[in-house]
Amino acid sequence: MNQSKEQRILNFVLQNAVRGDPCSVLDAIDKYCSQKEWAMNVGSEKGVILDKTVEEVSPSVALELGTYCGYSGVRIARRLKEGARLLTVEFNPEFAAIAKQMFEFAGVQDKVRLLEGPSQEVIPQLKKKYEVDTLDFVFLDHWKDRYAPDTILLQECNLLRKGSVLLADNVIIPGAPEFLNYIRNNSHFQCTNYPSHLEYMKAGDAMEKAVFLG
Ligand SMILES: O=C(NC/C=C/[C@H]1O[C@@H](n2cnc3cncnc32)[C@H](O)[C@@H]1O)c1cc([N+](=O)[O-])cc(O)c1O
Ligand SMILES: [Mg+2]
Repeated sequence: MNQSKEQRILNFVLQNAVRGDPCSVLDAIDKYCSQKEWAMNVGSEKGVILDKTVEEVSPSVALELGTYCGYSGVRIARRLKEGARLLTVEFNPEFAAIAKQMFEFAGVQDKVRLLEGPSQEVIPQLKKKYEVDTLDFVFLDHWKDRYAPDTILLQECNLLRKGSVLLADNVIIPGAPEFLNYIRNNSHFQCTNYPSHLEYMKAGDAMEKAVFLG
C-alpha cells in the first residue's frame, strides 16, 4: 500500500532534521510542505504568532485541539518552561502515530502528552483522568466547526480561569464564522485578530486570540 502524505512528511524529517533539535524538525516540515506537498501545518509565519502568544502566556498547562502531524505541538512544546506540559488531542490514529514519532524525534516527548480521541469526549475527561485543574492556553486547529462547541464545552467543564488564553488558527481560510460570531459577541472574552497568510501560500489568513475574563 503506498505511503500517506503524512508518512512522507515524517520520513523527510527523519532523514533531514537533527534528532533532539525541535527547530530543525519545524524547518524540515516547512521545507517539505512548501516545496513538495502542501499540508495543513500552522507554518512558519503564523507559527511566530503562536510562539509569541505561548511566550506571553508562559503556560503551565496547555491544550491543543487537532495534533495532525505534530508541527504545532513541537512548536508549542519547545517554548514551554521547565515542568510545563502540553496535552494535544487527535482522533485519527494514523495521524496520532505520526505525531508521536515527530515528538520523540524532536525530543519534546517528555513535555507532550497525545490524547487519542475526539475532542468532545476528551475535554470532559481532562480534570479527572488527566489531572488538569484549569488550562492556561488552548490552541484550536481542528475541524473549524468544532471551535465554537468545544469552546463552550471547555467553559461547561470549568477548564478556563480568568486570564486563560485561546488562540484559534484559520479564522479566514478555511474560516470559523460561527466561532468568531460566538467569541466576539461574548462579554466573557476579550478578542484580538492577528492577520497573516495561509501556510505556504500567498492567500490571507488570520489567527484570533480570545482571553477569558472569568
Ligand atoms: O481543516 C483544517 N484543519 C483541520 C484539522 C484537523 C486535524 O485535527 C483532527 N481533528 C479534527 N477534529 C477533531 C476532533 N477531535 C480530535 N481531533 C480532531 C483531524 O484528525 C486532523 O488531524 C485546515 C485546513 C486548511 N486549509 O487551508 O484547507 C488550513 C489549516 O491550517 C487547517 O488547520
Ligand atoms: Mg490550521
